Amino acid sequence: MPELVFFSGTMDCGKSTLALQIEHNRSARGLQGMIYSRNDRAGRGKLSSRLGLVTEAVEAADDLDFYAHVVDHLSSGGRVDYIIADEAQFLAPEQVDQLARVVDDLGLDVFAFGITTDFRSKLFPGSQRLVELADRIEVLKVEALCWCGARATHNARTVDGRMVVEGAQVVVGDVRGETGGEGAERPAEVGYEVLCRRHHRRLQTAATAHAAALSPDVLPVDAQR
Ligand SMILES: Nc1ncnc2c1ncn2[C@@H]1O[C@H](COP(=O)(O)OP(=O)(O)O)[C@@H](O)[C@H]1O
Ligand SMILES: Cc1cn([C@H]2C[C@H](O)[C@@H](COP(=O)(O)O)O2)c(=O)[nH]c1=O
Repeated sequence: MPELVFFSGTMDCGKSTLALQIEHNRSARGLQGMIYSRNDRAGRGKLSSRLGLVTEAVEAADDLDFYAHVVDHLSSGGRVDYIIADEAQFLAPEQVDQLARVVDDLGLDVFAFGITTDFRSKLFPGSQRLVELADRIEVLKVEALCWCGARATHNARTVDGRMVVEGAQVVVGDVRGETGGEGAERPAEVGYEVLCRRHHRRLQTAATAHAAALSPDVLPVDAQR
């Protein structure tokens, strides 16, 4: 039976890598996928992984009708055996409905990849619709870790390492391996950091935890967890 599968997890847990692996394994067996992405960090019409792999993709802009696009392709003699849709959190709910129609009416597997919640722990509309419609939800097994070592379950948006809770839902960006120190002479840098729920709730990023640990006025970080 064809399925709509939602592969979900935090940022940086390997979703795009898995999308590229699924594509690789199927194309190695002669199958042809239609690859979609939206707002990939590598640019329009790309699906990229932090491991360095990148492939061409159809940019799933607001006005893209997935069902019509696949039907057009098939009608003009093209072949499609399965669909991959990365950064699916950015899709409109109607576009997720179109993906479900591709499964039900065209009999194709659809593999969608995306983060479930935004920097405020609120569902993205596209992810919400995927949770509502998917035949299967797969939470990725390569866990990203919070700075405290616990499993990261939440995405934080940071400005120079400090977590922010105000702003637009969509701001394309990356997780940072390191953060700029306070007082650095450069524009504020927006990034993301994955955290466990406890530290997301406390707005405690690696940078602020580090600063607190260095202050003689506070308890050691371990005692605050
Ligand atoms: N230099 C590296 N060596 C090994 N693995 C890496 C390296 N850089 C990134 N990764 C792996 O890639 C994952 C991120 O993959 P990616 O597909 O870009 O994530 P997502 O799409 O979920 O944001 C990291 O969690 C890590 O497992
Ligand atoms: C939490 C959050 C993330 N985003 C953006 C940042 C990235 O461009 C993508 C996630 O990409 P990844 O491959 O899963 O790392 O989403 C956003 O726009 N708003 C948010 O709240």
